[in-house]
Amino acid sequence: MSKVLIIGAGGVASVTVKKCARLPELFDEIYLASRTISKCEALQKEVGIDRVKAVFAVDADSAAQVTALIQKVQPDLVVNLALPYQDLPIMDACLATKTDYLDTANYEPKDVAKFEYSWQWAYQDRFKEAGIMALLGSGFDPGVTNVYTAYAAKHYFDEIHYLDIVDCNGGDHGQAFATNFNPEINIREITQVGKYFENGEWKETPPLSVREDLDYQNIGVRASYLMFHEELESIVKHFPSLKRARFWMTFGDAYLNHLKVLEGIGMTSITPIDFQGQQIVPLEFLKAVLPNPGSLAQGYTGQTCIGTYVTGIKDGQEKTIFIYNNCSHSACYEEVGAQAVSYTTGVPAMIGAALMLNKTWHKPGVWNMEQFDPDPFMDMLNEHGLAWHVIKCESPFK
Ligand SMILES: NC(=O)c1ccc[n+]([C@@H]2O[C@H](COP(=O)([O-])OP(=O)(O)OC[C@H]3O[C@@H](n4cnc5c(N)ncnc54)[C@H](O)[C@@H]3O)[C@@H](O)[C@H]2O)c1
Ligand SMILES: N[C@@H](CCCCN[C@@H](CCC(=O)O)C(=O)O)C(=O)O
Repeated sequence: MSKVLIIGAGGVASVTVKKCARLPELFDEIYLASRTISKCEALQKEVGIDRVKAVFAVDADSAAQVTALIQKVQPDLVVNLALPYQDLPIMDACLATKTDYLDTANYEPKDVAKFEYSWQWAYQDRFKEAGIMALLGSGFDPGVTNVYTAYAAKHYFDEIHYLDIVDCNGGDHGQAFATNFNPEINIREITQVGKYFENGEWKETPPLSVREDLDYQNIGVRASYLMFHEELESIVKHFPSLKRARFWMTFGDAYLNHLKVLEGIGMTSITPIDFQGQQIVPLEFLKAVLPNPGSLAQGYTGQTCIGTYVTGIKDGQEKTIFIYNNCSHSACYEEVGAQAVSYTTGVPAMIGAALMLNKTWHKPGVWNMEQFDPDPFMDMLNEHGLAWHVIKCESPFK
């Protein structure tokens, strides 16, 4: 018997709730909370009130509000699918109530576009002492890409040396410009300075200035740009044999042109400005005028390909493998009414929660995904809609 409290009711949460609701033996009571209660009510109605027991309004920026809610619901696990800004208050509330915690994105302060694990890793001793667990980054990237890396290291190599994570959305939603998950978080992420790890140090590149044209399975060749992505930080820590680790994401010319104009005119800035006597943050305003990512799902064609190239040594020989998933936007829409970016994040959140609740992945402390045995997670990916493939190949990078 287990109870889960899911915080957030956006695109990702909608997928996670629907997937959890199909596994009553693991998630027999689901509770939903978000800032806007009407979104929780709509999701509860869609899923069925027998599965989502109750909904609540909560401001998860307030640890006190989340603590009071956890005390009321008494869940075994809190799944944080709100925004990265809420990670620390929710972790504080989990500590205060001795409740397990899971999220899909690492903490970033609202007023500085910077994400790193230091803030959440700082909870390690307190979580251990309280006998509770936090699982960080149980989405696709971070999340599945960390598990792919651990799986490659466990089953294919004696030592891993080079890692390239690639994220391609080869879909078409028909809009001039839209992001596939929370626009504010997404745009903060992709406009940052690029960063990769090489020979023991982090190297920086101007934003989206390094490009490779990569051939993606069942999609074709797409321009891919080097970016910093949060899983690089934990993976290089937990696999010290890595000589280099990089992350690449595809962007079309139309997307980049829109982004350039928006940046050029200051619309992606997070510095508040005075607008008719009111302080507004341009990026928050931009979010308000862009399409809601959830609304892109209907009619979305094409698919994603996200995967991990790993090069290393096995029995004295160097080799490269690619582990990847293809996810079709229309298949996700048919199954759960979502697009593939929400789906590829929402399913791994459900899987991480399931493995914590059935104690397959459970130990007190604060952990990243690659620190657990990857096999049960990889099995569940195949069972729950994110089938993966492994191919032996040449490294596609120059
Ligand atoms: N790891 C991955 O692969 C990956 C990929 C995409 C998104 N994500 C993460 O998933 C999370 C959810 O993304 P999404 O696209 O569903 O976003 P969304 O904007 O659609 O949904 C966020 C939800 O959080 C709620 N929320 C915001 N502030 C809140 C507060 N103070 N208190 C309570 N609720 C609050 C919103 O009302 C909304 O329901 C984000 O953290 C995002 O960074 C991870
Ligand atoms: N899994 C990704 C999701 C974002 C996909 C971003 N790619 C852009 C490309 C858009 C385009 O080129 O038209 C997208 O919004 O899909 C993550 O972790 O951040």
